[in-house]
Amino acid sequence: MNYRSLNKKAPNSSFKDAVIRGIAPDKGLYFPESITPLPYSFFQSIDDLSYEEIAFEAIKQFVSPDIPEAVLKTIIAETLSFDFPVVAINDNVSTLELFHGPTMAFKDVGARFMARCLGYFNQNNTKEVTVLVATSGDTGGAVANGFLGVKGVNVVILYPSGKVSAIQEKQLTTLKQNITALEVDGVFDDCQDMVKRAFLDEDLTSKMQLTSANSINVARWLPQMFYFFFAYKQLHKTHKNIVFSVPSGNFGNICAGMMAQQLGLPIHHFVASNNQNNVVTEYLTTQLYQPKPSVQTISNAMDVGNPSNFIRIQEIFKNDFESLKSNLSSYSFSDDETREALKELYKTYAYVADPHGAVGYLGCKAYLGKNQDAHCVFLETAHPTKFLDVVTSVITKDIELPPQIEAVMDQDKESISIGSYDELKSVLLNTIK
Ligand SMILES: Cc1ncc(COP(=O)(O)O)c(C=O)c1O
Ligand SMILES: N[C@@H](CCOP(=O)(O)O)C(=O)O
Repeated sequence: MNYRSLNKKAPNSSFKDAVIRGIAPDKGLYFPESITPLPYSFFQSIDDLSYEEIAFEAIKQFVSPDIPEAVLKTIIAETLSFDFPVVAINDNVSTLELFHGPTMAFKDVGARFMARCLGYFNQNNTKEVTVLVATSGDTGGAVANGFLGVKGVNVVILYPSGKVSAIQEKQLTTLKQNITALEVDGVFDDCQDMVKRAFLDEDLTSKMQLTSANSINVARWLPQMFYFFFAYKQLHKTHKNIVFSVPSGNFGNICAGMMAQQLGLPIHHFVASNNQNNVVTEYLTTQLYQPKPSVQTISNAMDVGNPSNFIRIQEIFKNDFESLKSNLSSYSFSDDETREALKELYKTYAYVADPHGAVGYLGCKAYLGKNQDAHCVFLETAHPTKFLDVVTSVITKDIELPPQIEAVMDQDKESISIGSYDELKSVLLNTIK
């Protein structure tokens, strides 16, 4: 598969080049040149297919021929070594739990998949690759874990100081080895802007191979399609008109769901559930796309003021507003509403959600309030213990720490504080051996 830049001013790239570059030379996001829907027989036999087989069929066309089929099967088997259960909340609402991986956030799948692709491409290469990542909370930990010890790869993570949860900070600052954490005096969007600026800085790119492990990288983004197939497999015999409510920040996850729909997965509708960072909710009302500085919320991983992947969503719907609107609804919720939803899920359904999942639940309720004949699945994108203070204060009950979280609790944080792009640049130049 070749990839084209959505800025239309760069040559097309192979999957391998798109992964190694992260972003096209014209600063555009890469997008597949074509999308071939899966055959009818695939959906007919989905009940007989394992998750690994489903994932293989879904992603094969996007990585071929750069990753041979046998290698792809191994990468998928190693990536999907945990479960993705759908849990019923009530007759009309379920949740798809995406937090059973090593860092207990949905980013684990994309990070592990990408790390293995890069490891494969880099196996005979003597030149080191530096993976730059901006995180509002979860990507950093998942990428740190996924790339830890990968030969020939250095990871540099930028996170907004004081704006990630205590456990998220531990996950991204304590692994050391080939992982460096940079604590940025700013918000997530400042981190993301610095990363994008570094890709265009010839002073850096002439001396080092930089790539991104945010969802702008196709190898991080596309594996997120798998979730929607896994939920469909679990639900399609008992429910029709399946709607996904996706707690959204950078819009990579929901956009991956839309790619699954392009492959023929019968998804009835999408709901982009937002906190107060509601650029897309407003766009669907006003048709004006107006990025704005992000505001801090209790669902901090979604504190994004200029979602990178929105341009890919527009591409999928051929920049046709009406066609997008018929497939996507969006709602935005306050922190107070999110706390109420956490409480309701716990008190009424004995379900302990995290603040991001709670926003997704609210999205389901808002959608079902106007469309009764549907079954809404909200994605539970992180484990509640990652947001221990918020969750325990709302449900007024202690929750047990899973081993993945226990393991980082007593580790010492190691980070470098930076306040400007020039400081990032000097850290990066210092990593050159
Ligand atoms: C827990 C959690 N929920 C939701 C999101 C939003 O996902 P996306 O950026 O793909 O929209 C993130 C971060 O990306 C996250 O970490
Ligand atoms: N919410 C993310 C922000 C970056 O999103 P990504 O999917 O583009 O990596 C985070 O938790 O860091």
